Amino acid sequence: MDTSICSIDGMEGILRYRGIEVEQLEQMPYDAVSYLLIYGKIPAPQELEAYSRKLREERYINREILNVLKVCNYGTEALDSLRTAVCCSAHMDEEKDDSSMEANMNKSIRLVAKFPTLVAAVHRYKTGKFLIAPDEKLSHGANFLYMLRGTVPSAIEAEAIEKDFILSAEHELNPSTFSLRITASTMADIYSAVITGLCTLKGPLHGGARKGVMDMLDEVASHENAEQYVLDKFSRKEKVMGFGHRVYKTCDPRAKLFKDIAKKLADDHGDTQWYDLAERLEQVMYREFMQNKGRPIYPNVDFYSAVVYKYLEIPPELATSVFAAGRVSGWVSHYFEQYSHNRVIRPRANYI
Ligand SMILES: CC(=O)SCCNC(=O)CCNC(=O)[C@H](O)C(C)(C)COP(=O)(O)OP(=O)(O)OC[C@H]1O[C@@H](n2cnc3c(N)ncnc32)[C@H](O)[C@@H]1OP(=O)(O)O
Ligand SMILES: O=C([O-])CC(=O)C(=O)O
Repeated sequence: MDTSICSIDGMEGILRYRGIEVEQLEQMPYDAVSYLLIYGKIPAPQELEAYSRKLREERYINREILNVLKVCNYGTEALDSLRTAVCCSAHMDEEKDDSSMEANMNKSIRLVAKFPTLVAAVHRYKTGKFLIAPDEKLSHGANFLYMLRGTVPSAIEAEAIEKDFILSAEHELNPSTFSLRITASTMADIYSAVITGLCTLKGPLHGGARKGVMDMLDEVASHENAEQYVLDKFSRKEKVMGFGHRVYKTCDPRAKLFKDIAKKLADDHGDTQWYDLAERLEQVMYREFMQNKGRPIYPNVDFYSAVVYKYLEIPPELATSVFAAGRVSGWVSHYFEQYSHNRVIRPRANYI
């Protein structure tokens, strides 16, 4: 399948969105990267201002959707609640029956803008707290942390979540995006496609691994226990979450960038517990893989992002939903690419 959205060099560990390396992209605001993914070019200052304004205006959620979310939230996983809320957003969208390019573009902006608000609402309801309205003065990332935690984040925290959204935004034909493209290829609507992506992201071998890493950090608790944890996993032939990748044969470039963000947060918080533990797990995994399989294994995007979430006080059960809030820009971009050069995706099976 051809794409002009993203390219990965799995041997060299290079990731580009629209031809630009992620190391450069993470220096930009999320709004600019989201625009780049959707419209295919870096926005001019006026274009960025207009796009940012629309995103800020669209952060609010209809009261009916919040009521449904409140009711369905008890005893369900966060991602399932988010999925229900996105389904309700589809019903409530005033342009739901309009599949013109303009209406689809409006819907995609709504999806990008509202995902963080919905994720924050899921968490606030689950923890019995009152909802916090979006603050239009704050950036996409900072506003999310504000709605989630109830206080305006520090500059370092705001930068960390903004980078998280950017580094999580896009990754070519990963499982969730591929499943979204299949739905798009049947000419289904954009909400149906995004919900397909969201459902596929959930699995522990894909976006669900971020929660898996957070659970592992809690279980291992200290870098002194890391070695035994990995040895036990090896002896039971179980996978360690946040390691390995189908495409990268070297370190995932996003893992390196997330590691730097985690270090900055650890130093800022004056607490290196989670960073030290993660680094020890990385070392032991590398050594054990070399010894047992004669080849290395590296952390993937979910590993150090989970460490970043520990420092940002994002709870494990919310990790995959926060990932989705970043990924939604990539998803809608793939929807447009599929929709505009469409042929139904229908592989053949090899009958055995
Ligand atoms: C956003 C994302 O989706 S990034 C990926 C997130 N997923 C995870 O972190 C889950 C853990 N990792 C994995 O399950 C895998 O590495 C995947 C799914 C990411 C990639 O899978 P594949 O490239 O198909 O590798 P596959 O699962 O076939 O494993 C190949 C070998 O490496 C081993 N291996 C791969 N990943 C791991 C791991 N995390 N821990 C331990 N062993 C591993 C497998 O046991 C297998 O060993 P074998 O050859 O001795 O049987
Ligand atoms: O590309 C993949 O298979 C998984 C991945 O790293 C992502 O979705 O970010």
